[in-house]
Amino acid sequence: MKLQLALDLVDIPGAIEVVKEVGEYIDIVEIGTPVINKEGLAAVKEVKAAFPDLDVLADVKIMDAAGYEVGNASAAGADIVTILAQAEDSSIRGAVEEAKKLGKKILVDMIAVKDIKTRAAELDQLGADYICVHTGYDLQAEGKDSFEDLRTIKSVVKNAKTAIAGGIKLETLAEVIQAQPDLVIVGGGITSKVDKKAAAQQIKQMIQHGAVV
Ligand SMILES: O=C([C@H](O)CO)[C@H](O)[C@H](O)COP(=O)(O)O
Repeated sequence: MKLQLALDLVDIPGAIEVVKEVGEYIDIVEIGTPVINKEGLAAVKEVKAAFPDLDVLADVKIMDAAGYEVGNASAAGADIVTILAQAEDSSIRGAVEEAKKLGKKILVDMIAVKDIKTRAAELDQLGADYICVHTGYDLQAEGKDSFEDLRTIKSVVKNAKTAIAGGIKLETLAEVIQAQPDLVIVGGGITSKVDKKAAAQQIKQMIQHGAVV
């Protein structure tokens, strides 16, 4: 089980500062959609240049022109690129094909998908590297989470790795770990803390030990 740090509410220097602080405890750093919308793919480029040994995920949430978008994010230095599960199958195929060609990975984000089970099985067949259940900020505000959705996709996904994102914090991590995703994505659960390093360390230890430490 790997840990991905999501950076959403920072600028480029802010992103680099946080990774300097917690980098030793994370496996993947996500340049979040709000950062890319604000700063462009330069954010991916600069973070990858600063931390060449860390895998960088570009959360571009592709919906169309998938091969082209994957190419751009990859050229900026992304190792993993996101596409929305609601995109056309041909877009998913295009993203997967381009990523394979470039030696990159595709994470498909299930945000706002209603029939999680059917779509996850389809995405698995389409060759997604990761399938990620995700409660976005707007539903988190309504008290929702994706724990049940994770169990659902795990029951149908055979080839892809599974991931979970959205409001995960120390207090809810044990339930996430119990469901055994391959990748746990944490943003605010680390970045909102005064002592980010301690939070990341504790989360990493729990993930490594598979339980509360
Ligand atoms: O993808 C995300 C969200 O849609 C904003 O772009 C976040 O990176 C994801 O939800 C993880 O962040 P937290 O919810 O703060 O853990």
